[in-house]
Amino acid sequence: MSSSPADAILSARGLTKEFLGFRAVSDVDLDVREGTIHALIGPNGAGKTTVFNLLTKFLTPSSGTIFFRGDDITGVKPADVARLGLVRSFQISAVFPHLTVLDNVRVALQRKAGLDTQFWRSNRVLDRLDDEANRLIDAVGLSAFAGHDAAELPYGRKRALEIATTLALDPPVLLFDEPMAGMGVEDIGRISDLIRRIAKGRTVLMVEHNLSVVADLCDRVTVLARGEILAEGDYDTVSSDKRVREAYMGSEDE
Ligand SMILES: Nc1ncnc2c1ncn2[C@@H]1O[C@H](COP(=O)(O)OP(=O)(O)OP(=O)(O)O)[C@@H](O)[C@H]1O
Repeated sequence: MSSSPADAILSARGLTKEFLGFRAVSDVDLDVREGTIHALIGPNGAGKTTVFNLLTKFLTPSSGTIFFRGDDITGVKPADVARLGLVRSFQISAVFPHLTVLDNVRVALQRKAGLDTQFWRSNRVLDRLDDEANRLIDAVGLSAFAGHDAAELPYGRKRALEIATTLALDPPVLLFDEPMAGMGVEDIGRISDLIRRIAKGRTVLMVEHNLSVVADLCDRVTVLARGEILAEGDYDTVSSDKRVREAYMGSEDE
């Protein structure tokens, strides 16, 4: 078993997941280095989402070990993993549609501060939350929408709100499952810029189908095919790898 590099913040060794005897993920060794934007790519059915769900503890591995900052977190529950600082950006359903953008971010900040369980809150504490909420809303480019209900936002702006509510937790490691899914070109550009900005001082792992986004954003790319790692390196290295090209072409033919 290979040891992790010293700057690996999230690692997996021998990660395997079987569904009723079908090996969706097979013996994956992965190191996400601190401060990088790392992509998991691969053709349909390659096992990307399964690896993502294993790393964020939404699925239990059949075998293998997951390390966060060198500690074995394989048996840790998702909520506790999030508390450690490994936070998955939730799907749009996690945003409250009938609350305003400001209130959505405020709720996320209250959760982080543990204030949602307190009956009494001083105005001073709430004011401080408002300042922080407005700062986050500004950071994701939603200042003009602060008073709008989340339900009224166009799709790309909803994803920006979702990122703001994730950032409210101030996580050192952010995980995105297909952040660009369903977006038009303009939104893709905006969300790419946003991810690049928020990745400063953090580590980002994303599953992404859009290869030009991966080429543009990611420092390191792991290519999965049939549940196994096929190639790893920077985008230019993996995209010129013959086996990677074949894997993608094979899936297009299907
Ligand atoms: N809960 C499950 N039960 C049975 N099989 C599953 C389950 N989840 C995933 N699989 C299978 O595991 C394989 C990998 O699926 P996964 O969703 O991880 O791939 P992916 O690379 O994310 O694919 P896509 O790009 O299409 O989203 C697929 O063959 C899928 O059908």
